[in-house]
Amino acid sequence: MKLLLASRNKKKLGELRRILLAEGVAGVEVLGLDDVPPFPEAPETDPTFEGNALAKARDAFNATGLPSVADDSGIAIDALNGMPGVLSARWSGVHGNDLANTELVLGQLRDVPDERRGAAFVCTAAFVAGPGVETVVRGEWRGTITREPKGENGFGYDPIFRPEGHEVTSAELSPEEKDKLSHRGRALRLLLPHLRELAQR
Ligand SMILES: O=P(O)(O)OP(=O)(O)OP(=O)(O)OC[C@H]1O[C@@H](n2cnc3c(O)ncnc32)[C@H](O)[C@@H]1O
Ligand SMILES: [Mg+2]
Repeated sequence: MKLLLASRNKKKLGELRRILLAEGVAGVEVLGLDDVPPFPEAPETDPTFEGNALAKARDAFNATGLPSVADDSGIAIDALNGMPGVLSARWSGVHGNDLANTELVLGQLRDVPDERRGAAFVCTAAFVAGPGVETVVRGEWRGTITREPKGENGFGYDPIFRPEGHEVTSAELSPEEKDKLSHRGRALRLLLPHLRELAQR
């Protein structure tokens, strides 16, 4: 059985694949968007992570007929009233410019004291395997925003996010450590029962 991971973000796609493989979703061949013929992708305009994840997974399923998982994720910063949220990928105005996005957030939070720098990474994962066969799950990972970027692993806001209970940023964790703790790991593990069922078809 094939499973399509409907994402254009190579780093995110790497994490999605790694987590599924680590969880031993055996008997499922995991494909990315580069492994299927291109199809028009709708813009991510929903105000919620859930809405965007479901739209991406439905598009992928409708275009390919393959059971599809999509991830919509981002960082919700307390002092910014939950923003960048669904706008995380393009917070600085340029889609996917991690450096500009993190620099902008650090500037916005310059005068925010340490005790008010709380934030949460959020990941919603949607699974669509047929008309009406849909599941959406959510994983969260609390932490604080640091004052300068540190670490080379991960992507996006990882260099400025210090997970709760840790003294380093999520970009300083090993990939395996991040997967165990992360919003994405948590969300995908909630999908496992559905994916295992798929593997048995
Ligand atoms: O929509 P797709 O094609 O999957 O790729 P994308 O990068 O546009 O993904 P999103 O729309 O879900 O935006 C997610 C953004 O949130 C941030 N983000 C999500 N998960 C993250 C993580 O684990 N570590 C750091 N930043 C993360 C990062 O800036 C991502 O670009
Ligand atoms: Mg996106």
